[in-house]
Amino acid sequence: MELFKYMEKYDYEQLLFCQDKESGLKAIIAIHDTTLGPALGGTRMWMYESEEAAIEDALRLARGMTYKNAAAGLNLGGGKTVIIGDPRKDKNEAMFRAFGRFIQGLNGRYITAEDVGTTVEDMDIIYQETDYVTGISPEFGSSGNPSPATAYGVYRGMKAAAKEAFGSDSLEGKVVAVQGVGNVAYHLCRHLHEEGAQLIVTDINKEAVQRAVEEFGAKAVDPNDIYGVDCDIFAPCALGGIINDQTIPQLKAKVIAGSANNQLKEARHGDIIHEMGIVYAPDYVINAGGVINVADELYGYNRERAMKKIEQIYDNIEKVFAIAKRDGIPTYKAADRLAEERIETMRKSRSQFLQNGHHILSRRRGR
Ligand SMILES: NC(=O)c1ccc[n+]([C@@H]2O[C@H](COP(=O)([O-])OP(=O)(O)OC[C@H]3O[C@@H](n4cnc5c(N)ncnc54)[C@H](O)[C@@H]3O)[C@@H](O)[C@H]2O)c1
Ligand SMILES: CC(C)C[C@H](N)C(=O)O
Repeated sequence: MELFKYMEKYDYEQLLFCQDKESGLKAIIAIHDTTLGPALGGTRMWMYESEEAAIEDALRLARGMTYKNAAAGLNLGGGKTVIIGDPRKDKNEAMFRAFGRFIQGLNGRYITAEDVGTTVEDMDIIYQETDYVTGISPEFGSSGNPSPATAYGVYRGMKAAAKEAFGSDSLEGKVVAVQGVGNVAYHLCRHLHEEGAQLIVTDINKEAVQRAVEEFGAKAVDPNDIYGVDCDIFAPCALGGIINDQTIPQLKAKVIAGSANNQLKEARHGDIIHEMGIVYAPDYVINAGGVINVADELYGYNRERAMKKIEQIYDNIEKVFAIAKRDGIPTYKAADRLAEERIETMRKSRSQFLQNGHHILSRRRGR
């Protein structure tokens, strides 16, 4: 990969490689764009096949956070970290302390939180070394695990998508096929069950499936069968890239609305499902509940205020549908337009010089 060429193509600001021999830390921090504010994005820990795969993931995810934060109306830019390693075996206290010091060195340009492979406990360790971490334990006055907030946002966005597809936002009696019933989808299933939706679930983790069957009366299917089940809504809540040439012909759902990041394998798959008349709630708009929740910590966490903002994911999804209709484009492109328009407007209005600009983080320090 020609790094500078790639960074130039998608307009990345910064890429950092962090190494600590004692603890085994190998981290890559990617900062995509800080026009709207400091870059906020989680830390993923994963066993990457190669360093190149890790770099690519960090870059791709960081850019996703720029769009997610912009579309959610947050005054935050986009960044992400990947730590190379097995989250079940390679974690240690020194590793997250060393990582925290690297973040502190960025002096607020990047703020972290949880992502796949990292937990509230890891964030608490990072917090020993830096202020620039969110999603830490409620005992520190923080918001804790972002997954329930993400699930609530997905539930709200799914209702908006149902309204678009079926003329009513009620999910009562709707059949929802959920791929992966992990941290986010467990809470999503609870909301759906409470509203009277019928659930079909799958997961490679049998215990997770069993819990959904017992608690929510879900029907279980094998992982490969989830795409083709008879359902109204498909909710991808496990992996990226699952809307692709192999899965699209199997889909029976009228709506795709789930928490997974980067659901479209390639942009053209967004065009194909649009032509098929499937209502797609773009991933980074519908799954922004977690980042909205942790971002509220920067103002001194207030759960009620955060939940109100997460509820608005319904309106954000409606805005995307409206742009798609206005411009005659698929919803994934409409979401990009929503984010890009906001970033561009703010970029232009920032041209005026200010000696000591007021900043989201100055509020946090003063609290
Ligand atoms: N946690 C959050 O707040 C948050 C926020 C935004 C986006 N997301 C995205 O949502 C998705 C789920 O996040 P999570 O925190 O619930 O993760 P998780 O790891 O708790 O849950 C994912 C589940 O998917 C299952 N799974 C993995 N491969 C599968 C396969 N091939 N078929 C079926 N199931 C499979 C796993 O066993 C696991 O139970 C991820 O893509 C994540 O990036 C999460
Ligand atoms: C900041 C975190 C809560 C971000 C979350 N992992 C996401 O992908 O949105």
